[in-house]
Amino acid sequence: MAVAKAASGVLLSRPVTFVTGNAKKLEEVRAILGQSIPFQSLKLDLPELQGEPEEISKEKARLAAVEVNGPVLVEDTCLCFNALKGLPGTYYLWFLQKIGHEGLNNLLMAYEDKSAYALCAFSFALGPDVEPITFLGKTPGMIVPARGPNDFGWDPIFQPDGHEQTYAEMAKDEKNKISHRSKALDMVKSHFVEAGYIFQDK
Ligand SMILES: O=c1[nH]c(=O)c2ncn([C@@H]3O[C@H](COP(=O)(O)OP(=O)(O)OP(=O)(O)O)[C@@H](O)[C@H]3O)c2[nH]1
Ligand SMILES: [Mg+2]
Repeated sequence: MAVAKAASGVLLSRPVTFVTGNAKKLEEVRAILGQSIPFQSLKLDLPELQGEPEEISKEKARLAAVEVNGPVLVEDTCLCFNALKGLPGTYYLWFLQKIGHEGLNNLLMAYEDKSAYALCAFSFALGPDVEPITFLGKTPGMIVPARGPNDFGWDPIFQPDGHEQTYAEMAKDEKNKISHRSKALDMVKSHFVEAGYIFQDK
């Protein structure tokens, strides 16, 4: 396994690999983590699993750790409509591909409640033989007709509570301050500090 106890912490003998097939996620994770957790990235399309976000994220980490044979970080994101009891949730990817932003708005036409939440589940595994730990970040908001640049999934139709702009209309660093992703990554960062991981040079 890729860890050894050092006098003042836990030495990771391999750098952490963030595994994702999504370039926009990678861009945000880079911007949010900065220098706090040194990591390398690996573009790998892991299977789109079914189930609850936490379980999907954990299973992604198990699969990724086997591929990488070292410490991995993965994430699974979902967008949940309260009127639809959390759907489309983890199935969002297919809903967007098939019916687009307008179709997603239309799904809520029969309901007064347009509230939703963005949920991000990061999982970290030290290696293939270690159970992953999961960190959940949630941002509440509402579903609106698309506004702003259309370069990241559902950003144009999600307006976080307390803000006049959709995620897509916000400056990137503004989104990164309040997003589901940054909330989950704050917990990842705290965990790394508490566990006392020491990184070897890449
Ligand atoms: O507007 C958005 N703002 C975000 O902040 C965000 N985060 C994820 N997504 C989209 O939600 C689906 C989740 O699926 P997902 O978590 O399985 O991602 P993915 O398959 O693209 O990558 P990965 O599984 O290789 O990491 C995919 O359509 C992602 O593009 C977002 N859209
Ligand atoms: Mg995926």
